[in-house]
Amino acid sequence: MPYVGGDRPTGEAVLTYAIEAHGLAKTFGDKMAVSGVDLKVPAGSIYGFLGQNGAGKTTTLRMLLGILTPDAGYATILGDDYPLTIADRIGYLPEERGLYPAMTARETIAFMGALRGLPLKEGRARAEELLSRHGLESEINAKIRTFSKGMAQKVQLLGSFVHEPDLIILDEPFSGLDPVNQGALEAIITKERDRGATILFSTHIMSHAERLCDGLVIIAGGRTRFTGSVADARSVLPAQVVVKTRLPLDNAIGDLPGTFARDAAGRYRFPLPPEGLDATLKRLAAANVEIIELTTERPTLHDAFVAMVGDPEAKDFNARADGGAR
Ligand SMILES: Nc1ncnc2c1ncn2[C@@H]1O[C@H](COP(=O)(O)OP(=O)(O)OP(=O)(O)O)[C@@H](O)[C@H]1O
Repeated sequence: MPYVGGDRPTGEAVLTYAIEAHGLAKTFGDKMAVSGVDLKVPAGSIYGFLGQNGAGKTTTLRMLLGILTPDAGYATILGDDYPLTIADRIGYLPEERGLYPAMTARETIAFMGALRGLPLKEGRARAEELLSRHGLESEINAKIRTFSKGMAQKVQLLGSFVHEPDLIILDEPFSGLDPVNQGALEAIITKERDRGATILFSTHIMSHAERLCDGLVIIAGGRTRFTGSVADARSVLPAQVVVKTRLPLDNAIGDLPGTFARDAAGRYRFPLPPEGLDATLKRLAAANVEIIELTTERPTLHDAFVAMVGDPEAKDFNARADGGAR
């Protein structure tokens, strides 16, 4: 297990980052899939890997795992340059799900563990324990062909970390799961982190990233756009002013920057101007529009993600996040 904190045992090297990658690039024929991904995932953390469809997430994860060889750049996994030689320290849930239909749930998990160096006997015992703990006790001896898609996915997920790896890489683990099982998966991921593992998972579902992640990497068009905490990502955008007035705002705020939209409840919404809330309030008061309600809302991760991946000119959102609100 990587050393992540507490009293440092003598002779054991401190592993700061479970994953360090720089300038990863991959082209398939004339199709550029990844053009420059940088990634630093601190040991013992849960990191979300976010990007639109086709952004290059799966290709990047496969390069990190050594399944694909990068055309350029490098990656160090658990301090090692050759991930295939430390496969027993890594767990992986691929995007494409697939299990042997004739195998039982217990044998499937034990088999997956055996592929990563866990003795079969030990794997079977752990499989029983994992299946029982995660609501599949009555299915231990059931064949995969009798499982629903979500149940089979759960078995594959449990199999991906039955060997208690130091690093777990999950490609779209939430897709195909109902909300209850998505919640259960969040709990599983947190528990694995608490055990000492580092988890990197890709997703399009912002709520999971928002709740779970110690840090995020956002990619678009094959390159890294942002690395940092959820709070840093949200601070890339200014807060929104939400105001309800008795008289129409349109003319009164014509000289305020930003776009204005009125929702069904008659509330206007616009980005907080750089001069701040106090000055904005004074300006609205001076316009005599009769303020009924006024609040500010922090942007959600969803808003920040859309802004980051939808801005092809943007190069470095980290610089903006570090500099505070715009
Ligand atoms: N083997 C391949 N041959 C040709 N093109 C590929 C191959 N694998 C990926 N690509 C292309 O590379 C780009 C990135 O694909 P990738 O699967 O890495 O994206 P992704 O972010 O995982 O997408 P999604 O969220 O839809 O799974 C896409 O345009 C895809 O069509």
